[in-house]
Amino acid sequence: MATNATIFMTPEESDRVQTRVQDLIQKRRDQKGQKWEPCDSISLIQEATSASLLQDLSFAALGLGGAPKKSQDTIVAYGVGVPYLPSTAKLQDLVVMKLGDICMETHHRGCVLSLRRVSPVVEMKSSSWAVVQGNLQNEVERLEVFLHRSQNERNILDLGFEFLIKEPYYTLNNQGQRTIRIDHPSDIFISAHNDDPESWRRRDRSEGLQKHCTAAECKDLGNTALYDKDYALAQAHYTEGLRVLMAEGDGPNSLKHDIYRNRSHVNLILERHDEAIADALTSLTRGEDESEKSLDAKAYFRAGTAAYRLGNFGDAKDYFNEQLKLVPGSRLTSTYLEKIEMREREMSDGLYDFEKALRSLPKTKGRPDAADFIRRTKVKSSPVSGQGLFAADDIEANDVIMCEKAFCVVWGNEDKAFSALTCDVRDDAAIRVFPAGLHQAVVQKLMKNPSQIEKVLDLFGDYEGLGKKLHERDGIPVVDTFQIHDIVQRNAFGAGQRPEDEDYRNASTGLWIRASYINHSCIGNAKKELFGDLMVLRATRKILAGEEIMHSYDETSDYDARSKALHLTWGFHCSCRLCIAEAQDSPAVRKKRLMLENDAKIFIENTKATGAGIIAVNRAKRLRRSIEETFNEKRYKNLPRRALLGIEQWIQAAGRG
Ligand SMILES: C[S@@+](CC[C@H](N)C(=O)[O-])C[C@H]1O[C@@H](n2cnc3c(N)ncnc32)[C@H](O)[C@@H]1O
Repeated sequence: MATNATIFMTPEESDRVQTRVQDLIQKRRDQKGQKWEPCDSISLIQEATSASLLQDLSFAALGLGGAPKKSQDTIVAYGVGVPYLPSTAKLQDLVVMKLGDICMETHHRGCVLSLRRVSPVVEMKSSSWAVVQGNLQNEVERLEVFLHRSQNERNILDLGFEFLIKEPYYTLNNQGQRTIRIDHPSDIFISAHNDDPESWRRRDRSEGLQKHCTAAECKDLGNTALYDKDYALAQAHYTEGLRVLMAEGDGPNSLKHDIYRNRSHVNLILERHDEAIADALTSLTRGEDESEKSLDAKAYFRAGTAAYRLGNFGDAKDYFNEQLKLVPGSRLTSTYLEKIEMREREMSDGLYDFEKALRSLPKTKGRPDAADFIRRTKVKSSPVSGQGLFAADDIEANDVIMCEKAFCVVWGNEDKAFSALTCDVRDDAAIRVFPAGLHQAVVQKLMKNPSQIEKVLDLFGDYEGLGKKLHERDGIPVVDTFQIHDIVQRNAFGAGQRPEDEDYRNASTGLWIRASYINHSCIGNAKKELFGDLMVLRATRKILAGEEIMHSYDETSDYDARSKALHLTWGFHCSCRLCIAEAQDSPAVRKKRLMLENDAKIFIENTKATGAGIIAVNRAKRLRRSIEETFNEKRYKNLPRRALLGIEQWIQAAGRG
């Protein structure tokens, strides 16, 4: 991930992280196959209760809402690089197992575990946990959801009361405690939802079972949750209502249409755009009386809005026009249709109002309303590496090559933003600063919108997981979070306007799908600029049709630092002409150049260029000459001399070039 991910760790600190991660892996190996042992249920429940109480008290004292507070001076560290596949089995094909039968460090393939939560939920920075009970009262265990704990914006453990765990994995958590661990969101199913925050206190399993509701009752429960703005619960109740209708042989059509239409509304709020469209279309009554027409118009409006938010402007236009045929005259819909015309112009001609996009940033939370302009580019196999982005026609210097909205962006000032130190055991325990908040947000978006999954899976990543095709089981997409981790690691970019000013613990980061195909060159032909999350890529020189478009992932002028960063973050050694030339400089020359460049930096910081006197200008020129002397004329012919950039700009600004 190219962001200002510099972190200063002493060798002792990084050794400590690496040793901890490797020790934990060893401990897991040593305990492999060990049988589950009963633990003291009362003290485990007490541990969870007091941890959650402490957490509530500290939020209350600080006047904070439910989310875990960002620590001012710590960063979460965890190991990566031991991936396992999510379950792709159907629930009905799995054999029910008992909690007492689970074994350490084992993925219980072919099995499903039914658990009831018997403690409050403890939210930690990168995971949530609660105590769960099997079929017997004294059989309790820790259940931990790592990183991807949010379901429709609610903590899944909190939203649920009873759970089904597909092919459960019993292991040690990052603190070395035994736990049933969930990494993939599709491995955990809520089998009873939690209407009552205190439901976990009920000791008797039969008490926990949810009352069997009719579809009409589910609809009412959904409406109540919607009124209370508990959208995740409303979505769950409507879904249950539809399940009951289906199981009981379809029921009255009007009830079915109502539930679908209501769920479409909730889905729109939850940004579950795929289902919002499908629900809206299924809810259509196609009736002829005025009230039916009005309900259908509402449904078309919801479908149009969801399609617009997915960037499917053609579909959105069709749905809005259908709406206007049924009930003409909606101002909001006409505004949407005007916006669609603008989006179509952006897509076909690259005609953007960048000033307007900039002005809209506070209102749009850094996500201006805009379409992608990508038709001057093609994705195909690259001689540099894997796939690359190529010019589809001749592009003049400074022309826009493409504009693209982020698939997902997390701004540093948003609650979602957080970085973690990851220690990758596949890669010599390499420590990286990883945008864990972006990883969570991408997984969330994919879980909510399966239509978007394959374009993300097509991006480059080291671990292949389940491959590049979408898998769906039991009505939900199966997203391999380890695969998405690797895709984010190799394709995300820092998104701050001035990344150097950002705190690395919650840096702004984003994933742009089309731009992810651009390979790196230190002497590329393109440069990116951001208007919020709208990326504008311009040609830095004339690019001919068929030429590969490349930009620099890392602008560091020092060759050694740049090569190291490119290798650590992106996993390759650059062999562009500049790197070849710099690699031929002796280490002594490279060191001297770096020292002189630093001298120049200090000089620039301390000396104003405007109105500079002759002594300062002469000092600047001497520095320039000394840096110039470190470049071999022949070898550096037509190559940029980055170390000279700062001092040359200063001399120009002083007007003494
Ligand atoms: C953002 S992706 C670029 C597109 C990628 N080539 C693909 O197949 O999708 C970044 C990855 O591409 C590869 N890559 C990019 N530039 C490269 C270069 N100059 N030399 C070798 N590999 C490069 C590295 O594996 C890197 O992690």
